[in-house]
Amino acid sequence: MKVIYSDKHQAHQGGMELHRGELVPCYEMPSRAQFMLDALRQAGFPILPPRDFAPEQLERVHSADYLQFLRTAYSQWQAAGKSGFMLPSAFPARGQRQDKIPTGIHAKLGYYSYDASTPMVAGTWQAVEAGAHCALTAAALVAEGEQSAYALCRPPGHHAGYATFGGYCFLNNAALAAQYLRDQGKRKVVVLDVDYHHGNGTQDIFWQRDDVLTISIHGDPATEYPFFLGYADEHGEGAGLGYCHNFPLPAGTDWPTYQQVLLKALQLIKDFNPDAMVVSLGVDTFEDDPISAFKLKAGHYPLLGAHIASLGLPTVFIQEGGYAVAEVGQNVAAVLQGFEQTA
Ligand SMILES: NCCCNCCCCCC(O)(O)C(F)(F)F
Ligand SMILES: [Zn+2]
Repeated sequence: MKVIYSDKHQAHQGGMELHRGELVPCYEMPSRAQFMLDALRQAGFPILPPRDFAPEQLERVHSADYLQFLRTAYSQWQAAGKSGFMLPSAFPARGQRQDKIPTGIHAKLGYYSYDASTPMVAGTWQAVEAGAHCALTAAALVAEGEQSAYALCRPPGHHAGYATFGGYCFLNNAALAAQYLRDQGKRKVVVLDVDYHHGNGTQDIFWQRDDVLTISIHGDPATEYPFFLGYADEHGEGAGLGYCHNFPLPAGTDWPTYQQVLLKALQLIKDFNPDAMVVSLGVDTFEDDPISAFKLKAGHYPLLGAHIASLGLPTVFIQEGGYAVAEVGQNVAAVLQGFEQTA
């Protein structure tokens, strides 16, 4: 399995996030990617740089005005006399208008986001664009016939919606990969999200579509980020009704419970009979993850990979979360090795 990686992710660093009411250094830090890269190299995976893609490729899952905002926000922040990391201060809430796009940077930051956990710095766009190209390259390899590929994306993407950023995410790498596979002729694609947090952005993007099935297994939004989406009664809308499944699970969930739910999700995928699969691979389900509350152990990640491989589908793995930095690399490598030994 080829690993697609760009060191341009390093331009995204130095911010702080509002976490449980406190401004703290970002958990989503550059060293995560370094640990993953080192572990994958040690495990013998070939590492390739991303191909280039036209800017229009990003418009396959994001609005043009949102992309224009992401590209220009930091220079507008500087033009307003600001420096350092950029965070929103106000968000449109119930009873306020979302049909008017404000012109000032502080209002635009809130208009296009939904939390204060996701700072932007001068190099964020460069890092995010490179991450998206890693995802698109992995999808291209699979579209061209490879059984699987992995994109070491940083920052992550599954919380980014059609026109929103949040949860450390700006461009939805998994959605870009799924849409790319569709554009290359895969008739039906499933996105399986095994990150600890609900893939609300991916769900948003494919909510009304029946050609991309979204399935997410995650911490219960009643108590866990992203809080306001990810319940079991969300099944899509319009043509998309029935093509979205959520499996919220309580804090403390261990492997036996997780595995049982995973098998249900895999059955839904078999029933959908897709031509390809995208996996939003977060390993923040790990027992020692500092911001999450599941109890998976290192030895369970090869099993996770083997279960995913049991579907026999061409598979694009997209890196999402995982914040136990010392173990994140081993856990990611374990999933990919478990997949390869079974595929
Ligand atoms: N008070 C709750 C603060 C929550 N902070 C944001 C958590 C973001 C999780 C990001 C992730 O792990 O889902 C991703 F895969 F996108 F990286
Ligand atoms: Zn997560």
